[in-house]
Amino acid sequence: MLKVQQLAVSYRGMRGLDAVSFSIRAGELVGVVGPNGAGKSTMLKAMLGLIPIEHGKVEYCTCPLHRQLEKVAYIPQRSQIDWDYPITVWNVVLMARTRNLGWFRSPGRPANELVKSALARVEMLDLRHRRIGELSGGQQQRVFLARALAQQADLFFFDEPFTGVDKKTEGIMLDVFDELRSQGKILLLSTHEWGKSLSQLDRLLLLNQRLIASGTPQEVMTAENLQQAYGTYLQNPFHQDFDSTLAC
Ligand SMILES: Nc1ncnc2c1ncn2[C@@H]1O[C@H](COP(=O)(O)OP(=O)(O)OP(=O)(O)O)[C@@H](O)[C@H]1O
Repeated sequence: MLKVQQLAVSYRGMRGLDAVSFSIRAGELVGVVGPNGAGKSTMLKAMLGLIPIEHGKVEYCTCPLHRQLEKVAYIPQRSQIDWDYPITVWNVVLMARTRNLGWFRSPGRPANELVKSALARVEMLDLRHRRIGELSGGQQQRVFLARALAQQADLFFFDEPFTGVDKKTEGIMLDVFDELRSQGKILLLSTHEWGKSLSQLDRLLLLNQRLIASGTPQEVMTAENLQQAYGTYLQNPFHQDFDSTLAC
């Protein structure tokens, strides 16, 4: 069980996140939605100890999460990754295993096999010698998904995984999420996506600095909640889209 209690973050005295509490059980896929600047990335980073927490705690299996980061696979937002870095697809994924290698040791067969099967799972094995910057947005996202798989983590945090990806990549990601869920992993993702992926979540957190609502997507995406999070002018279009998505 992942437990977040009263999490609060401030940037130079300005509140970025206010007393957010929720928990996620093994095998749950949970999404975080909210307007631009709502604090979705801030929340993921604060949970991982990447930015200072002003108040609150984050525990996995009753121990602080930041002391067991080897159990977490984190894929940051695309804008935070240096796509010009001269590294091949294979080596990006291999980095997931270097933690276990130590200094001056080459990856052995088990590490290579893990990298190979992770790349095959996301249909990127054929492009393993390409530089990461030579790929499309969807292919790049699949490489980072492969890296997360090769890490064999217990918890997976994805910041905007569906942004800038093609339909094939979205389908592969949703299938992989399902597999991880059935393996009892914990999955937390932030998203701007209001399509198919939203209806596949077990639970949704609606955030705008504070947690406005939490529950099944149907429970959370009410006119009242959306009004609180986004303001009146966005309420109806989003709600209609979501209703038609659920009807599919
Ligand atoms: N390093 C920082 N220094 C100062 N303020 C920051 C910093 N990072 C984020 N903020 C501010 O904190 C608030 C929350 O930002 P955050 O990026 O977490 O929101 P978000 O919900 O992920 O937004 P988006 O959907 O646009 O990615 C915003 O007002 C943002 O300007």
